[in-house]
Amino acid sequence: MTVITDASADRSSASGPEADRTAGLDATGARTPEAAGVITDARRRIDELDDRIIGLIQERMAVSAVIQQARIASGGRRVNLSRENEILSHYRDALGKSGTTLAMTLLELCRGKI
Ligand SMILES: O=C(O)C(=O)C[C@]1(C(=O)O)C=C[C@@H](O)C=C1
Repeated sequence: MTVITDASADRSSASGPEADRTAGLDATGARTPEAAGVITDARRRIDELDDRIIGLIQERMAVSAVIQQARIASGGRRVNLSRENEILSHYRDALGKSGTTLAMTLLELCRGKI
């Protein structure tokens, strides 16, 4: 494992990419090439997961729109609060308090602000 020495870290007082390189810093914030490799690989996986999550959210929005349109066309309301409470509980049970926040954001994306 390569460890960045104090002597090289001291050069980080300069600025710019060259200073970062000589200080052993890169966009990952790692202090060793090994750690930088782990972080770069893991970030690639996160980017792929985020793309899939975004795609799933877009799919959810489309399905939600079908439900809302059917309900409104039948004379009902856009929003169904008892169903929303089920969804909020589902996310809270799975992810905790922040899960509720996430579900609220998803619902807002799907049916707009209420
Ligand atoms: O399940 C419904 O009845 C929907 O309209 C879908 C949905 C949702 O996106 O999950 C959207 C609006 C409602 O207030 C409740 C839930």
